Amino acid sequence: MPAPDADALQPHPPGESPILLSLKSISKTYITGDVSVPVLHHVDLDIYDGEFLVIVGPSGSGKSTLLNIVGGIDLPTEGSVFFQNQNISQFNEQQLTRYRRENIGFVFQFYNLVPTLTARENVIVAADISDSPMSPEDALELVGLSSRVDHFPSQLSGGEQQRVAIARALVKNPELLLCDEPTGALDLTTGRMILEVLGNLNRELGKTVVIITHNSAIGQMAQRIVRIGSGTIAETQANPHPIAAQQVTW
Ligand SMILES: Nc1ncnc2c1ncn2[C@@H]1O[C@H](COP(=O)(O)OP(=O)(O)OP(=O)(O)O)[C@@H](O)[C@H]1O
Repeated sequence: MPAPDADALQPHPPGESPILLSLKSISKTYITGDVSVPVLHHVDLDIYDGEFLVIVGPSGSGKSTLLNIVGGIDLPTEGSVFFQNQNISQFNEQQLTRYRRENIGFVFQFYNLVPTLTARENVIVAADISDSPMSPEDALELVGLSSRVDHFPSQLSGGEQQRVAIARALVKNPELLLCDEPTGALDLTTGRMILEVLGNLNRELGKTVVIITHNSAIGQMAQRIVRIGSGTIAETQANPHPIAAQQVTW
């Protein structure tokens, strides 16, 4: 039997942790003029507090749409979204803004940093709109960027910029980190570093991490993998033996 890897995430059997967020029969149809595009079809999904979940699916399968609904960026056409037992699908714009601000940290493929602000200032902007932020310096230290806080995005590598983006998501102290192709613009080595940072935030701070990706290899480090295809959940798989981020390969 292989020796347990100290850096691997420990499995979180669903059912042992409380449900943080629940999608109940979610459907989404985009309507533009006379054209309607049905994207999600009666999706049910529970996200458990403190888990590391990877949602995998091909391009166009509805992953970003799903993530946007979980993150309160968009509303479902049908169905309900419960976050800690509050039905956020009935929230108005103001309530959704508050929900996102207090509970969700977003990490995207292209880091979306403000180019004229340093790493520290990019993180401070997010801290300033939060009710209970951690210190920007602590957030940057947690992603291993203490020595680069006064650098501008153009002076940082892609992986470093993504770490600033993670610190910016983290500084608000959110329950849930939602990551849309966080390694999509990075090479394998740098991508692994980013996965390692996300794994550490899950393991050490107990943050719930959800990654959506077309790269099924990332599922190897998850505690649970959800496969989405054509707007429905094709398979949900527990991963009893997650591997360390540094061993993930693609
Ligand atoms: N605002 C919109 N209006 C109309 N159609 C949309 C809109 N947003 C997404 N779609 C369509 O919904 C489908 C699913 O898109 P989505 O971005 O959720 O998929 P995805 O799995 O994240 O894809 P990718 O991996 O390529 O980002 C696609 O066919 C897309 O064209």
